[in-house]
Amino acid sequence: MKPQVLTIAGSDSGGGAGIQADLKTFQELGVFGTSVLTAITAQNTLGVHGIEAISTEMITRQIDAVADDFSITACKTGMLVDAERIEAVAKALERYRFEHVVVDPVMVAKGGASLLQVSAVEALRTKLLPQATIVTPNIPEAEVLAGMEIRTEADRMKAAQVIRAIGVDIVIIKGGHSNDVEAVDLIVTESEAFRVKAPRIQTKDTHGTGCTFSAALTAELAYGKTLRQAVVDAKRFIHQAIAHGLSIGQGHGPTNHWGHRLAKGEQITIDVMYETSTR
Ligand SMILES: Nc1ncnc2c1ncn2[C@@H]1O[C@H](COP(=O)(O)OP(=O)(O)OP(=O)(O)O)[C@@H](O)[C@H]1O
Ligand SMILES: Cc1ncc(COP(=O)(O)O)c(N)n1
Repeated sequence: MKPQVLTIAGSDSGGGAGIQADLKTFQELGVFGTSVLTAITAQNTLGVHGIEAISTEMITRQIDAVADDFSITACKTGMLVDAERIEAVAKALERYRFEHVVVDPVMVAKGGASLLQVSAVEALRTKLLPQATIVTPNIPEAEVLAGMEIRTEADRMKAAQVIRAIGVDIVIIKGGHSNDVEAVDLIVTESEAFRVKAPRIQTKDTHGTGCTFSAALTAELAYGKTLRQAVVDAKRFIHQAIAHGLSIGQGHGPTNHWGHRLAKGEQITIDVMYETSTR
C-alpha cells in the first residue's frame, strides 16, 4: 500500500511554505498527502499580510475525517497559531497515535511575522511535544523551547537534551540560521547523537525550507526508512530544492520542490558525523 501521510499546518497563499510546501514535497516523494488546515495566511515572498485561524472544531473534524478513513503512518505539524489550536491538535494526536509525529515548531516567518502567539509556547512544550516522536526546531526556536541561548556546538547539544527531557524522543536542531560555512543539523536521540552536514548555498530564497525539510522527513519515515537514512534523504531533498531555486517573487523566494528531478546525476556530499557522547 502507498504510504499515506498527513500535514496539519497553515496555508501560504504564496505557495512556498506551509501546507503548499508540504503537499508539493509529499507529491514529489511519491507518498499520498492529506492535509488539515489550521489557518489561512495572506502571504507572499515579501511577508505575511493577514492571518485567519480555522476554528478548533473544524481542525478536529478535519483530523477525524482523515484519520477515520486513511492509514496514516506519518504526520507532521507546522503553523498552529495559538494555545487553543495546539491543544485541539494534541488531543487528536493522542487519540490516533500515528507511528511518526514530526512537530515543526513554527514560530516566526522568515519576514518576521509571528505565526504562533508567544503565550502558546507553554502549550507547545507541555501538550504537543509529548505527542511528538520528532521535533525539528531551528536555532531560535530551540532557544525558546529550551529556555537558553545557543552560541556554541556544546550549547546546541545541551539545548537538544533539555528539549528531549520535555518528553520527545528525537530532537533535530537545524542549522539554517547559523553562520557556519556549512548547513549542519544536529540529531539527538536517547542512544546517539549525530550531525548531518551539506554545503551552504548562498541565496536569499529560503522561504519554506523548514516546512519542506520536515515534510520530506515525514515522507521518508512513512517509507519505513531508518532515522539516519530518512534524515540524510530529507537533507538531500531540501538541498536540491534550495540549489535549484526559482528566483521568483521580490522577497525571500520559495525553494524549488522539483529541484531533486533537475539534480539527477549531480554529486552532493552529505556527511554524517557521529558524536561520541550524547551529553
Ligand atoms: N542556505 C542553505 N543552504 C543549504 N541548506 C540550508 C540553507 N538554509 C537552510 N538549509 C537547510 O534547510 C533545512 C531547514 O533549516 P532552517 O534552519 O532553514 O529551517 P527553518 O528556519 O525552520 O526554515 P523556515 O522557517 O524558513 O521554513 C535544514 O536542513 C538546513 O540545514
Ligand atoms: C503558513 C506558513 N507556515 C510556515 C511558515 C514558515 O516558513 P518561513 O519561515 O520560511 O517563512 C510560513 N511562512 N507560513
